[in-house]
Amino acid sequence: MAEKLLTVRNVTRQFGGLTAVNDVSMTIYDNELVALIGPNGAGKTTLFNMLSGLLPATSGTIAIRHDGRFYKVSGKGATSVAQHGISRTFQNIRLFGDMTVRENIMAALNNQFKENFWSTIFHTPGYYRAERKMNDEAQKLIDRYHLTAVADSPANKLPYGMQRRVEIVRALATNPKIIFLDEPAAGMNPEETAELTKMIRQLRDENNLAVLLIEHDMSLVMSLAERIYVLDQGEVLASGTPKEVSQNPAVVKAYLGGDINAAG
Ligand SMILES: Nc1ncnc2c1ncn2[C@@H]1O[C@H](COP(=O)(O)OP(=O)(O)OP(=O)(O)O)[C@@H](O)[C@H]1O
Repeated sequence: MAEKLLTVRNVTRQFGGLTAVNDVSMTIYDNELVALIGPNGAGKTTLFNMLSGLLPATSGTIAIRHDGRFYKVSGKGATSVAQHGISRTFQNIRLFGDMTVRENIMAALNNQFKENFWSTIFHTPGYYRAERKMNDEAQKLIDRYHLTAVADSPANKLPYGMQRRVEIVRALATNPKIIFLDEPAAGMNPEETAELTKMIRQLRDENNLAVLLIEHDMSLVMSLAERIYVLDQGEVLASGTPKEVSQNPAVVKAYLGGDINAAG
């Protein structure tokens, strides 16, 4: 039985009088591929922002297991939660546009490999060792995720689908235990979406990490996710395997009584 990695207990977030997330509890286990779905305005992004430390919860607890202990996440800030193994991408791509793909990846690796202040100032042997290790690691990621042809191009010159892949690899470079992907297939054509699906599966299989993704593309969700949480009006409406969720009457109703596979 896999161990609990991320626990969300009775989490609520209010904005003034509006309750965007209402008493949500969920658990993500090591190495799972989980999707968070729901109609527009259901509270998915708000929950993601709390899970990734960007937004404090009004009440409730979010905790991540790291080296055998659980650490509170809510409102701690992205840098702090990154140290406990959480990484994410955004709905609107946030790459360093003028920097190359390699430089974007190196910037993320820097957190992992950075030497202490004095070794950086005096360029000690340790500094050069860390530099070499960082270069090697960046090259490995570039090769493994098929970015060789674009490695030295500025990120903002790449096609949209490729930028999304680079953002995911950059998130991976912080060596996380869980990656949150916020609508990774948004704006992609079917071919790019198929490539992305393969990439996410590879990411999970090769790196011993869990993936939680928000996605409106139901064919991607149904083919990729092992478990799904459905949010509606800030609350967990259902959770289970793709089959269980797609046959749940409350879920079908929330998607306007239509076919969940056709929901957008
Ligand atoms: N910073 C904020 N201030 C006030 N209200 C907010 C804020 N952020 C989100 N909301 C509100 O909270 C509710 C949930 O929004 P959220 O963006 O989390 O939903 P979502 O499920 O991600 O929607 P979508 O699928 O459209 O991205 C909405 O009613 C939204 O207007």
